[in-house]
Amino acid sequence: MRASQQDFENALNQVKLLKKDPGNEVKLRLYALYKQATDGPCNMPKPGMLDFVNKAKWDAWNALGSLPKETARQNYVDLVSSLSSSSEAPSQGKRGADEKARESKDILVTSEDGITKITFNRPTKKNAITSQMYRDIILALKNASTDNTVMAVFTGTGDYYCSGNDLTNFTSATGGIEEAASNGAVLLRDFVNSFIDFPKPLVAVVNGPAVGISVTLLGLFDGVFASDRATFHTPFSQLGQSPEACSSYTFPKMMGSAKAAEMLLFGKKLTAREAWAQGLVTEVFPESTFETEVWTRLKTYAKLPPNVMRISKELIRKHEKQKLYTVNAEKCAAALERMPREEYAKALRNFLFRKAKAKL
Ligand SMILES: CCCCCCCCCCC/C=C/C(=O)SCCNC(=O)CCNC(=O)[C@H](O)C(C)(C)COP(=O)(O)OP(=O)(O)OC[C@H]1O[C@@H](n2cnc3c(N)ncnc32)[C@H](O)[C@@H]1OP(=O)(O)O
Repeated sequence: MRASQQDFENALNQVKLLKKDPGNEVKLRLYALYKQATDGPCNMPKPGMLDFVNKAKWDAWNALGSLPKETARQNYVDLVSSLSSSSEAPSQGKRGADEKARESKDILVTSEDGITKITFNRPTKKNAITSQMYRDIILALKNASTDNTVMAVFTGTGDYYCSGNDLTNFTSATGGIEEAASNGAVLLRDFVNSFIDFPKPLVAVVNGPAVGISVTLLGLFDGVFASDRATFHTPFSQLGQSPEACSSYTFPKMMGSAKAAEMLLFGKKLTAREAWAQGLVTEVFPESTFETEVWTRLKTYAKLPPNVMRISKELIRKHEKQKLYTVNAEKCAAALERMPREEYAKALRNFLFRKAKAKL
């Protein structure tokens, strides 16, 4: 859904009513999106190095490249809406309280040494991601992008990193399957966009097997550290689904089309070392020293200058951001079309009733 001119004007008014200062980083983003939405791509001469304020504004605007005006308008409206809802949350005062109120126990968010750690914490279900967990992660990333976090790190509790989408998300949704698919497509789009947009280093500490969306998302991470016990499995064809999280773009780019097809079309499960050989994993560690070695490394990285890392990440990503948004939007539209299909329903039934069948 595109934001109308009226939505945009409402958002411009809403910004003036924010109760809480959103901080310089967000203000710069608002400025850049506003300029892009009204004037189009940055057309101003670059300010001098010592003109710090105008240089920061110019950099933020220029980083949006050729983002279309309508997308900038939509992003501006979305950003203002997220700021308004967080500043109107019931527990005013400390943001920590606000966060806690909206988090479930299945996603743990902790912060230490400049690292925001986001943990899939549903070990009895192999950390499968429920609808609420998708929403919690969007919120955690939004908070970490504007607070004093230097880097964000994902990991899992228990023997799994994550078993992907909770396959009961759709069966437990209220309303019809078409409505659930439509809600799911919007949630999926926003979820993946929050990874595309995350402005700071994003690292996965893959402590065990990873399945489905928890694997495809890795193409949007800046570092993937895996235990040698981890495996990487994307059984989309088996599930009657198509690959999400921009993996149809990031995987062939990373590993070449033949190897990407092996994973995304044929559902080949990779070991950690195979995933490393394909460029999906940064480094593999022995299980026995995994936690100690990885966290020591990450704490060292978190001491590097945060602004430099943020700017470097922006330089790496800015030319393909628009492409990623487009691929994500296309995938979500495809997901919407596929979910109500019989192939998907059959795969779901097979999973849900597999234990009952096994007893027969
Ligand atoms: C209306 C709003 C909808 C919002 C949705 C928005 C976004 C949706 C689209 C996102 C697209 C994502 C795609 C994917 O991620 S595809 C991949 C999905 N995952 C799987 O196919 C894995 C399924 N699980 C398994 O194959 C096995 O469980 C596994 C190999 C992971 C482990 O096997 P093992 O034998 O060791 O253990 P169990 O099978 O006994 O599992 C223990 C319990 O955990 C439950 N479980 C595990 N994984 C899932 C899962 N993905 N969804 C739901 N439940 C899961 C399993 O049922 C067991 O529970 P019980 O003990 O209660 O039986």
